[in-house]
Amino acid sequence: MTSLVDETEVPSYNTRLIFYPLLLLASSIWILYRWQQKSRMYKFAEKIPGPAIIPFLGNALLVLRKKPSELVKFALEYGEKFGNVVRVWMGSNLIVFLTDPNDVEIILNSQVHIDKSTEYKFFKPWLGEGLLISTGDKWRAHRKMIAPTFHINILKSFVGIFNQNGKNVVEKMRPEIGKEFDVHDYMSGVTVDILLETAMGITRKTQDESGFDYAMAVMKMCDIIHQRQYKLWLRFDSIFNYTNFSKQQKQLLDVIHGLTNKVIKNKKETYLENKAKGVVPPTLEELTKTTDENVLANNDKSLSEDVFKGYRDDLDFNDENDIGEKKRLAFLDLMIESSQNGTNNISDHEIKEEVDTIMFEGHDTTAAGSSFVLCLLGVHKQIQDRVYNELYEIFGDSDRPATFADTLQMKYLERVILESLRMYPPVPIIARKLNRDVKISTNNYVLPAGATVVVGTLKIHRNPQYYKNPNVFNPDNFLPENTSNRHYYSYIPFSAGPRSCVGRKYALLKLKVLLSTILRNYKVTSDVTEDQFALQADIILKRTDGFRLKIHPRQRVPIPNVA
Ligand code: HEM
Repeated sequence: MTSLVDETEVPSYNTRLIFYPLLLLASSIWILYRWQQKSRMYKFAEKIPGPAIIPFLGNALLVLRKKPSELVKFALEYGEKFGNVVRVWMGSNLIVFLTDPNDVEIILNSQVHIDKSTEYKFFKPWLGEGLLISTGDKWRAHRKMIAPTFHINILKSFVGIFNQNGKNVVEKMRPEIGKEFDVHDYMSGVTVDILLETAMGITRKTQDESGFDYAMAVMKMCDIIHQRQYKLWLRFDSIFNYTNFSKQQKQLLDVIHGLTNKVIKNKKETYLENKAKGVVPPTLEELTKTTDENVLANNDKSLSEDVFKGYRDDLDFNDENDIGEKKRLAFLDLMIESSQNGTNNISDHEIKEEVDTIMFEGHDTTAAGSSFVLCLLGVHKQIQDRVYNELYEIFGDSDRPATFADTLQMKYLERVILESLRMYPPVPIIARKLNRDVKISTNNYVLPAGATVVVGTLKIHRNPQYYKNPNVFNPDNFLPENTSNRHYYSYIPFSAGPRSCVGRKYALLKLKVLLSTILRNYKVTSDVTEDQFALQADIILKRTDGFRLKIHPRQRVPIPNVA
């Protein structure tokens, strides 16, 4: 026994003798490194204009007591005061706001600066390592896999789903006729229904109670994440984990992940059963391959193809090979198929993360986008009349559903949507964490590694250098003659470059079908003027006063005297 004690004590003494000095050395190196890194940051940041800082807190006090509705105004005012590059310190974190399209292009068009900022961590329990927050090789591989599932042929096959759900929401809104109500509730509901069907293949018919619970859970989870963005104390996990929000989040995620897992399991089983019977769905390659008859003619392209062509991303590349409509498959079916046939190496868990990501990204953005368009048309009667006359020219007084070809004729409606996304971009800022120094075009400032860069989309979209009367809602801002010479990075509602929104074409197509269906059935009016819209900035731009609107049954006749 004694000898045993003696034997263990000698190495333990030796271990401590080596371990503690090593720990001390490592900690000192770490502290020195952090100090060096910070002082490097201070050195570069010093040159960039920004509000005066106080020790330790930096500029944190400036935003501490601001309500979310005050933050938009505040950010715009500071932009006016300090210019296109503004430096702010939140404690020891350096944040640089950029609003010059030339600087923004350097960041967004880069293959290097693709890391999301730490704010995105709130999504992690829900979206895991999905496309929105993953980075590096994982993001690259998954982006390559997922972008083709948004090919225009796949999107065309969704037009029927967009129509049916458009009709459903028209019926759902009927009891609101003549009353003031919040249209966002309806846009949010219909968006989740459409996503359930296009992302997971869950239709109203096949949807049981769990589909409804899922939709509610998605909406409530978005709310919790919003709360964490603007209630500063909820940003700390150590506080958040002890709140009711955290308990609620766990329950909601059980519902969300429970359904996604269940659907993936069922779909995979069905896929394997069918395969055993020799029934195999068309592959993504088959659905998106070129044939001579169905290459997209130039005049078959929508207006926004030109608006976004300057930051050609993988979405454009994919679509140049187009075929006609084939069998409809949800994004999930396509992912299962490509993982099973060996085209892509993606696990069930990763498929779940990507489906959850599409459900999140596709939901709040389009719900806010469509609500803004309806409210703006409620305010601008002349513009709504012109939209309706265009729809009347396409559909007459018929009630037939819209086709993909019809959507290409909705040129004025498309300009209205693009203009609404300009003035009220649903994603008002984009944030990146720099892992390398980068020199920008304004004054050759160097933004140091470790800093967070925030691209101020809302401010860029209201720059008088690029838009005459930038605070006036004017769809003609998107006439070809006005877009042709404009800086591409002065219009970035879907971001741009390699990490641009993979759902851009899906969103625009869906918005056109959904909004045209609503506007063919209802005239919309707003008692609230545009200057009374109380904007709230968090991850998604919304109105704190609610998207208040009135609807009235539409007489299906052309409107006279419309300019
Ligand atoms: C009006 C509607 C939409 C707007 C304004 C919008 C805007 C954006 C923006 C600005 C980003 C970049 C975010 C960032 O870098 O932080 C983004 C990314 C993304 N969006 Fe959208 N989006 C919309 C609709 C959709 C839809 C309908 C889907 C899917 C069905 C979708 C899926 C995604 C995904 C997966 C990403 C991450 C892409 C990546 O990092 O590679 N979005 N979106």
